[in-house]
Amino acid sequence: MALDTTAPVISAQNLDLVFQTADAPVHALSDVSLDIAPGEFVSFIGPSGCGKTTFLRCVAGLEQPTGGTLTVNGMTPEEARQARAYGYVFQAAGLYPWRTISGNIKLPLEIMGYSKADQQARVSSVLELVDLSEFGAKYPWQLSGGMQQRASIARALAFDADILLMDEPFGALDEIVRDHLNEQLLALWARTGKTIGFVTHSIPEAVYLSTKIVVMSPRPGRITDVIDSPLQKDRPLEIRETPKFLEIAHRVREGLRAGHLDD
Ligand SMILES: Nc1ncnc2c1ncn2[C@@H]1O[C@H](COP(=O)(O)OP(=O)(O)OP(=O)(O)O)[C@@H](O)[C@H]1O
Repeated sequence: MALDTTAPVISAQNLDLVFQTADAPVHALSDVSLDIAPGEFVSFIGPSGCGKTTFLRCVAGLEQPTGGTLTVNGMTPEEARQARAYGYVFQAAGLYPWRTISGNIKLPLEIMGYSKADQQARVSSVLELVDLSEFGAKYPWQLSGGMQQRASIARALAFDADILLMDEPFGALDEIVRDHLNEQLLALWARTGKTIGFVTHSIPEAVYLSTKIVVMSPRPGRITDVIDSPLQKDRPLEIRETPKFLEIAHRVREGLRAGHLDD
């Protein structure tokens, strides 16, 4: 059977999620519909509490929507999780301090019972992808914050899943380091052709990285705008000064403002 390379990798239709809490129910996602095509870089931006993380966790099969449908690689999120369809990068690098960088990347592979040779080959290849080949034997505390975050990206890449889910991975880093990591992430995306879902609070970061920007607003968490970026795939950092870039950034800002006006 020929593989359908145009079918959405992630498809959400009228997704709803209500958390039952001790006080009132929280409507974290309301009527969220979104298709993500293979190889897209999709950013989710919106104020705190608008459901960005919740949406990513639904895709990862870590939260159960209370309504609507969601497929990942044509499967249920639970099936996709079992098939290791994605790697997940969290806001904090979350590396074990008692393991070396290689040891941290290897851990999930050890748990899944990969052979020693396969573990080693995968570790070398992902360390190279994030430009940390020289640092496999170091411990996390010996690396800068930006390098630790790259190591956690390497760990998420270790299974070579087609989808990378990233929840504000660079939020805690200073702007210069963040710029550098943004450039590196775009290069990695171009080289690997992965589909990326990326949560951020930063308008420039969303516009610089994405082929599609999803603007969300809270109470209830919903999509208020979806912007397909007209920017070329090859993006030097200086593109952020161009009128086209600023125009998209303006539209994102307007979308965020409109969401706030509903408060
Ligand atoms: N397990 C849970 N139980 C109850 N409420 C929850 C749970 N997880 C999230 N929420 C609520 O759902 C809403 C959406 O949360 P979510 O973390 O997805 O927002 P977010 O847009 O990622 O926010 P931030 O930018 O602060 O990370 C919030 O009001 C949050 O308090």
